[in-house]
Amino acid sequence: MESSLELSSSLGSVSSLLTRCRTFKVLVIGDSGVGKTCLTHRLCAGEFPRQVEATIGVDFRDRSLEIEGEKIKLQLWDTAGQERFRKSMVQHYYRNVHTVLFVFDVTCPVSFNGLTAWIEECRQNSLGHEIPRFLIGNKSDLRDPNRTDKQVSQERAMSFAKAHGMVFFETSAKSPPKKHTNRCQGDREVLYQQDGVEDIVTVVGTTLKKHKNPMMFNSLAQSGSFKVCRKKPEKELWTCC
Ligand SMILES: Nc1nc2c(ncn2[C@@H]2O[C@H](COP(=O)(O)OP(=O)(O)OP(=O)(O)O)[C@@H](O)[C@H]2O)c(=O)[nH]1
Repeated sequence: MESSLELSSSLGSVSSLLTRCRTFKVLVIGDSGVGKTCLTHRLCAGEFPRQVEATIGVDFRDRSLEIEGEKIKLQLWDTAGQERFRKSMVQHYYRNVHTVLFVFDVTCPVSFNGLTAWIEECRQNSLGHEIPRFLIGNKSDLRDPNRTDKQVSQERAMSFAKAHGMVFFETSAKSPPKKHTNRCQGDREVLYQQDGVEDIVTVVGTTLKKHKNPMMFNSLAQSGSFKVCRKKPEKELWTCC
């Protein structure tokens, strides 16, 4: 007969199974100064940080959310944009990544041109094409309709995203815009795509939830915890939300 201790241990296992959620590793890359830290801060803490310093190596931030009744966690890896602060660590960034956010500054064409180097880094680190990729044009609050030559047009960014199989967003970590706003460009009104950071979180979360991540539960036993086995180990993390 099962003792009350064993019974409560089994119940604990079942309840931990119910409260555990899948964790997805989200790699955030892009040139230094494009706003990766501010954006991940906004995505996870809901606010724009007052002071930021150049990231050294990597900073981690978590964001839990519920998609169609399932709790998931996004573990954002805010990586250094400066080469000297990332050199020796790059291969760790790419290990077991579930998705990549490529960030550029819409008011800095150099950061947009730099995207090809980031794509190349992904290739060199064997990031498969099955890994979903997102392109985020940040600092939309700084767009000046009268200085379009100094900015990256949405058409250009969209066609780049399409060519590289990415989903495109334009946003501001500082003052998240409402979706689609009209702006004057010269004497004509143009409809701009403007995404709130919450839209980005939802689309990334939904994509990851639906993405094929084959796994199976192995056993509920083993000292009040359970084991999850996957065909490719370590790819999917399970934690308590
Ligand atoms: N106006 C405006 N400024 C922003 C926005 N996002 C970031 N910034 C500013 O841009 C500067 C750089 O931001 P960070 O988040 O540190 O940039 P980063 O990409 O993380 O830089 P590294 O850590 O060096 O890779 C800071 O002064 C931020 O305040 C934004 O959406 N709008």
